[in-house]
Amino acid sequence: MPFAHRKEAPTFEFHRPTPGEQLIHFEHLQKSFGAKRVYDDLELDVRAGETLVVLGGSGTGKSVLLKCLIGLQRPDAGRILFQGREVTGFSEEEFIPVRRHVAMVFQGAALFDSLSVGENVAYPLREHFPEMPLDEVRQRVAEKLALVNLPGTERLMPSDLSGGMKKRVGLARAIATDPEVILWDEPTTGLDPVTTQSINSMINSMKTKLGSTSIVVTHDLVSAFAVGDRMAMLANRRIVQVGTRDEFRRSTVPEVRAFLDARRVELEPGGVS
Ligand SMILES: Nc1ncnc2c1ncn2[C@@H]1O[C@H](COP(=O)(O)OP(=O)(O)OP(=O)(O)O)[C@@H](O)[C@H]1O
Repeated sequence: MPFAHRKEAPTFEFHRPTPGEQLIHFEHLQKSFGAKRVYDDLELDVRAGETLVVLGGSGTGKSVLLKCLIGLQRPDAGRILFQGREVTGFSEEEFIPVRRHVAMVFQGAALFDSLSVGENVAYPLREHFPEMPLDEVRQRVAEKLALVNLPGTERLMPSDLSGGMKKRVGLARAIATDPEVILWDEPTTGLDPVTTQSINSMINSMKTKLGSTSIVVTHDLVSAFAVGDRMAMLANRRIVQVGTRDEFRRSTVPEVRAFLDARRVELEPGGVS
């Protein structure tokens, strides 16, 4: 597998934050795809050490928000700040070191099918730290696989794995570089309840074991309430409410109420008659 070796990677200094400090700030974000406006004027803060859940219906722009953070999508207007430093205008090259600190766990795990589990997890290490000795790469891979409860699976191929195992390998790969921020794109979509619970525990243990900050985008309310310290609701092209779980449960914001009530019916089918 070829790797692009960069002579002098641009630097992006990320200082270990104090828990609770403002880490990421989305300011007046606007984004459209052709005639489709996704954000009009989106404002959102993420605090160090928290798990922030972004809720919203299908196609409201949850994934695009994560992609804007790491430069896979570009906002049309507005700013994104990391620890006060604006990254909105960063080039593709400048975003590379940002992605060492901010890693995304993609919706479908997105493993390389032709690479073994071990090679998949090693991939970002070889990309970001081409000089890292092989022994250290192996040790880090083993450590991350153990952390996601898949010790000793280095030699397996993605085709040998269940959906839940693939998600966990995707997580091990995302955390290989010890990122401070983990972005989770629909981590529990399409998984059975037991696997969903194990992914929720995984999200919580990344916070307690690694002290990571997480942004989780989902429309799975059970998962949202299991992992979220705070929640943000994306609707009508903006964030309509940000608050704690309790503030959300008691919310009178119409878009939030409608979202929660619709899913309560889904969760308790016996209640509808
Ligand atoms: N590369 C793209 N080109 C054109 N339109 C796009 C692109 N990426 C996203 N969109 C559109 O932007 C809107 C928001 O997409 P996004 O994937 O963020 O939604 P989402 O809230 O994550 O939805 P879901 O829960 O269904 O994954 C959608 O209407 C989508 O079709």
